[in-house]
Amino acid sequence: MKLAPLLAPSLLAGDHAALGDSAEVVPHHGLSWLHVDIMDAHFVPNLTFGPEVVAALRRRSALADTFFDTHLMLDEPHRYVEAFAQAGSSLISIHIEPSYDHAGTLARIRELGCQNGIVLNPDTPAEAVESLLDQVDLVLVMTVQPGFGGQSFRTSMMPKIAQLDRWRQERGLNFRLEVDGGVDLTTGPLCREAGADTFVAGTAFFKATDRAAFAAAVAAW
Ligand SMILES: O=C(CO)[C@@H](O)[C@H](O)COP(=O)(O)O
Ligand SMILES: [Fe+2]
Repeated sequence: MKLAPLLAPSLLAGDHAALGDSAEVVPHHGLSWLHVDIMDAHFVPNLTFGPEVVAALRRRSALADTFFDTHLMLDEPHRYVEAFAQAGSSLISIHIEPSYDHAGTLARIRELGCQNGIVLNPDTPAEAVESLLDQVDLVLVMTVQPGFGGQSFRTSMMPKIAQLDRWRQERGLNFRLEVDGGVDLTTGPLCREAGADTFVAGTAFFKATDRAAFAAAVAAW
């Protein structure tokens, strides 16, 4: 059964001088997921937020029920999962590319009371995460090279999404299949067609002239 489409606005495209207000746009539009991009200037050439920022957002009463989808773009994510769990993350996703104990870190994220996710860069094949699929709540396919918002979507990622969706169906698994990078009202439906159900949108959502219309369009995919 196909999971309902879910929009996860990326705070990276919000106003960094007013992050709390930007995050509150999510519940304001009746949405439940907020995507938070954590970058370390090593795994990706950019720096964003730390656990203190996540904790401060979580303390906002308007965000008490918001699902914090925390995307760790870190060389050593295993060193930070406790901090982000304590800060109030709902889901913590970690990249497959750096070397560390992936299975152990995914298990630890669940022990900490969070859902877990595994992320693949554009150049990483679906096979890299195949053996972990029965241990995850979410698989995130990057449709841009991670590090920055506002980049062009890579249509060449559609077969990878389709492969992951095929394995999900064949094996009776129920992880969410998320896409991130350049997702808008034109590219999102391509991902939906390929099998994705969870759509991160930074620029397309925050810069939309009508955010409510954007959210309604995604809900109808
Ligand atoms: O993880 C990342 C970038 O590394 C994303 O979550 C971006 O924040 C998506 O931004 P847009 O491409 O939607 O502007
Ligand atoms: Fe992201």
